[in-house]
Amino acid sequence: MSERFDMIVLGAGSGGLTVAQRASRLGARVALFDPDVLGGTCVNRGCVPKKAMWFAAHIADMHRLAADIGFQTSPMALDWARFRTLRDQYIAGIRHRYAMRLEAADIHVVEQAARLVRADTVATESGLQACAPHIVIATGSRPRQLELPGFELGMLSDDIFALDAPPQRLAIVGGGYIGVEFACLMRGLGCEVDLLVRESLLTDFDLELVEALAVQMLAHGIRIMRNTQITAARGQPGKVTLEATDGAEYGIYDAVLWATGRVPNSGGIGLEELGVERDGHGHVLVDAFQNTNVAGLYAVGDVTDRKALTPVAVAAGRALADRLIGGHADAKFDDSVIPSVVFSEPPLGAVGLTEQQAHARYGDAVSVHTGRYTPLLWMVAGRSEQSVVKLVCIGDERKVVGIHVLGPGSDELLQGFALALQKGLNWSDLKAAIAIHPTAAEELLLLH
Ligand SMILES: Cc1cc2nc3c(=O)[nH]c(=O)nc-3n(C[C@H](O)[C@H](O)[C@H](O)COP(=O)(O)OP(=O)(O)OC[C@H]3O[C@@H](n4cnc5c(N)ncnc54)[C@H](O)[C@@H]3O)c2cc1C
Ligand SMILES: NC(=O)c1ccc[n+]([C@@H]2O[C@H](COP(=O)([O-])OP(=O)(O)OC[C@H]3O[C@@H](n4cnc5c(N)ncnc54)[C@H](O)[C@@H]3O)[C@@H](O)[C@H]2O)c1
Repeated sequence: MSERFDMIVLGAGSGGLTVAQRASRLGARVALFDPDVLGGTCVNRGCVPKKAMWFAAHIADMHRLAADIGFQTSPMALDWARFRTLRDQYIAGIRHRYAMRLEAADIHVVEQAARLVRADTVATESGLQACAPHIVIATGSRPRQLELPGFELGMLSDDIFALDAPPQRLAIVGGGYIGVEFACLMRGLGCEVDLLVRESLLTDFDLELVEALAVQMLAHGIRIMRNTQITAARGQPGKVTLEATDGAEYGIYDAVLWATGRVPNSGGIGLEELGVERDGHGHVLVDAFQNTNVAGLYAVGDVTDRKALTPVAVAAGRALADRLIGGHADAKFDDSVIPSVVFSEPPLGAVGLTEQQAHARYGDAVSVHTGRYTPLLWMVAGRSEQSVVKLVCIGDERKVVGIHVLGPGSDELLQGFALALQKGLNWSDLKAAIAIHPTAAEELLLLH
């Protein structure tokens, strides 16, 4: 006998928690299944512990800057165990607050994996069954595992948060968000880092800013090997050598991080049997309203083919609950403008089209305004690395279709500019605005 609900949600990560809580607030009786801890990737194995580590690395970098500008500093060593405890306590606190909120909302939480047995019914291995007219797949994604000899000698991003101590020599394979972020932050924490990249870095970002970031990473002592396809790892844990297609060998490393993308958790949960359409990578295909091709089944977050970012999963979940339970038939989220930041050192932020994408789409109508500057504090400290800001515009009115920022503060300053771009922004609006001086943000207003 199945227990009946108004909505069932598979997955208590960013997307699943949002849709479940919002649907409940709007009056639905909701069941939420997840075999793992509450919060999913972002809270437990992603954004949150990563950002805490980024802050620690940033503090270490500021300490080096402090010495450069005249502070009497003594060597500063991170008590890794204490830092890990504090970070993990913070995360446990987030999970605790989620649990309290779910309980207060009377959401029926089942700490088990579920699979679809019919379009309106899910079941667990232990034999529990539940049914609802609306079932939301929010099962997220997991790190991609490569089929190459010795893969098990390396770790995945899930594992890096559990390290007892930072390795002295670390290889990172992959040049996407995770590869670049961990290269920078582990270097900041004192590791020797080699970044081995199949093609080039951050291929979705503006080439000019990525190259400027690469210059700074090199200046910080990160070795970047491009066009390097790793074919095998050998040795033993703590002593690993990597082999590449051209016969070159890299190492010996104390640790290897495979950061080669993520795959959706869409297998083995009954989707094939029900005929739910997926793309070649396994992402569940959804329309603008998060509907799958099967009535009553929806998907949000990393398990879909949308951009794999927490705010995207959250926005999708919110809109879906508003539509299914809140009665807003047109509710969907606008995914045309999605800002994002790579938490590198310094951070790299982007919203809208890159120069390359704009040229491909608008040809000669594109104009680009780029500024390079050395941040004030770096100048004082005698550093000469440059930050870069870029506006990508189209047409005679110079409508802004892309904003790209690299440098200290980029992570915080981008949000307001992204909102302006979303609302419709011309270059003349920026030129007419009064700047805040001296800041990094004003560089975007002062472009020629
Ligand atoms: C290292 C790292 C750093 C990141 N940093 C950022 C960042 O700075 N900013 C940002 O925006 N994004 C970041 N991301 C991406 C972000 O974490 C994801 O986009 C986001 O967590 C996706 O949320 P989700 O709800 O789709 O999936 P998840 O958070 O992965 O949640 C899915 C949940 O489903 C559960 N589940 C799986 N199978 C089943 C089943 N059969 N039944 C029930 N439950 C199931 C899982 O246990 C999991 O809890 C980062 C990711 C990583 C890995
Ligand atoms: N700051 C943030 O917002 C943030 C941070 C981390 C992750 N994320 C999200 O999580 C996603 C996953 O991050 P990621 O860095 O794992 O993926 P990614 O897609 O950003 O990068 C994957 C990298 O692995 C390489 N790669 C893929 N297959 C390979 C192979 N077989 N051999 C060698 N290299 C290979 C790719 O060329 C690429 O450089 C991101 O795309 C992003 O959406 C966001």
